[in-house]
Amino acid sequence: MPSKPANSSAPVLITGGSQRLGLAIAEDLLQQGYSVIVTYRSDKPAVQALRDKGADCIIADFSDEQGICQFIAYVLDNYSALRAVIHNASQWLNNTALDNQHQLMQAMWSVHVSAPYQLNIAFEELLKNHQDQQASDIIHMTDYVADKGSSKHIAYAASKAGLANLTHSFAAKLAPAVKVNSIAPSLLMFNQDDPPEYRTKALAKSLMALEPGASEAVAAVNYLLASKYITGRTIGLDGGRHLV
Ligand SMILES: NC(=O)C1=CN([C@@H]2O[C@H](COP(=O)(O)OP(=O)(O)OC[C@H]3O[C@@H](n4cnc5c(N)ncnc54)[C@H](OP(=O)(O)O)[C@@H]3O)[C@@H](O)[C@H]2O)C=CC1
Ligand SMILES: Nc1nc2c(c(=O)[nH]1)N=C([C@H](O)[C@@H](O)CO)CN2
Repeated sequence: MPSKPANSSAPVLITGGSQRLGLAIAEDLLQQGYSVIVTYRSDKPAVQALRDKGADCIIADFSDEQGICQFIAYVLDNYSALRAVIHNASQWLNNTALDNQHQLMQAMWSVHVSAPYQLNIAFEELLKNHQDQQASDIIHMTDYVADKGSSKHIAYAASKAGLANLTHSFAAKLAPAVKVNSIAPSLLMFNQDDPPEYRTKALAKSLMALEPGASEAVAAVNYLLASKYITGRTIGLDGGRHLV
């Protein structure tokens, strides 16, 4: 059996933990003995399975200020410490996902920048209350396109760049009690409806030319949680895409 992490009573908060990468991270941390809080918008069997394993699963929509504030209030009312906050919640909207471009940019900014910013500010003391030898962690799930841009997902990429910038600011503000880092994936998991021609083109964008799956993100999260030193940095999970 894995040894329980030190002070496992202070939970790890994962936003958007009901599927794919967030779900895999939540399941792995529960298996290691961490306490886990996840947010979700739509209930699914996977969420019930997390509840059955002891996770605190909270409905939260970060599309607007009310949803963000309601979630912050719940955490502050029910928890006194946090081991880590993993900002994973995200929508991958392309340029034509909404007719109204202002609403598209607002939606991307709200979930990828405003929510992480407000949660980091609100939870600073909880992260510092994590009484352990080791610093607490904030992890921002950004994207390879935060640096490179994306012609088809312009607002999405810009908002991920905003999230990546939060890493620098909060790393400087919260050290040494809290480490703040980004994980910047490129292709890790296809979506079920991705057609074969899209998959072929996406695989060709990286040197490794493969879909590695959620395990890459799980491994990167565990590396950051175990580190005593890395902060203000980005771990790129992109198969060498920058060299193609
Ligand atoms: N998968 C990949 O290959 C890549 C992923 N990434 C990044 O990694 C992270 C995880 O990716 P992936 O697992 O594919 O993510 P998903 O697209 O599966 O979305 C993750 C979760 O975010 C939640 N979510 C979406 N919008 C909101 C919102 N407005 N408020 C609250 N929650 C919301 C959803 O909850 P619900 O389902 O309950 O609605 C969903 O379960 C994301 O930040 C993504 O941008 C980056 C590059 C590649
Ligand atoms: N919230 C999401 N963000 C991203 C996803 C996703 O499924 N949900 N997928 C990608 C792609 O895998 C891209 O990296 C390669 O085509 C990007 N972001």
